[in-house]
Amino acid sequence: MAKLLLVAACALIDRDGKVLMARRPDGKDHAGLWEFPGGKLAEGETPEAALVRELREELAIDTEASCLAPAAFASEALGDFHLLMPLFVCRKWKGAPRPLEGQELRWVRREALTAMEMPPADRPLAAQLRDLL
Ligand SMILES: Nc1nc2c([nH]c(=O)n2[C@@H]2O[C@H](COP(=O)(O)OP(=O)(O)OP(=O)(O)O)[C@@H](O)[C@H]2O)c(=O)[nH]1
Repeated sequence: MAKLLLVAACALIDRDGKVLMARRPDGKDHAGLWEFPGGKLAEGETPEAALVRELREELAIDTEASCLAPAAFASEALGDFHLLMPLFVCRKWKGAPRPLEGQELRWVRREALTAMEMPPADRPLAAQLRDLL
């Protein structure tokens, strides 16, 4: 059986209802595709703690677990692994997101979300998010 890969992802929503998407840099798997900021859970970490850490590392913003609302999840084969990825929505954070890891950032209107090129696991999430917002 494939090993579970736990990844926490976050839809940051601004005051205009736009969603922050990040483009994976060259050299990483899924390079060039648009994804939700986030990353793998470290050993013993909760999804919320992983996201608070990843958002600081990737975007230089600060948020906290109580600002992360569960919204949807993806369950999808990913190479030798099976990806299980909860998607949280966050509307409250400190700082302005900056691309600290060479990724391109874009604020996207909810109607435009599903037109972006995304990893397979993200496509149903984008549709759910569009209908949720
Ligand atoms: N962050 C994120 N990862 C996603 C999404 N969709 C998706 O398939 N993935 C996959 O989930 C995995 C997450 O790994 P990552 O590379 O972002 O995580 P990380 O920063 O902790 O890892 P690293 O230190 O190995 O670079 C990748 O294989 C990535 O392609 C998504 O929307 N957001």
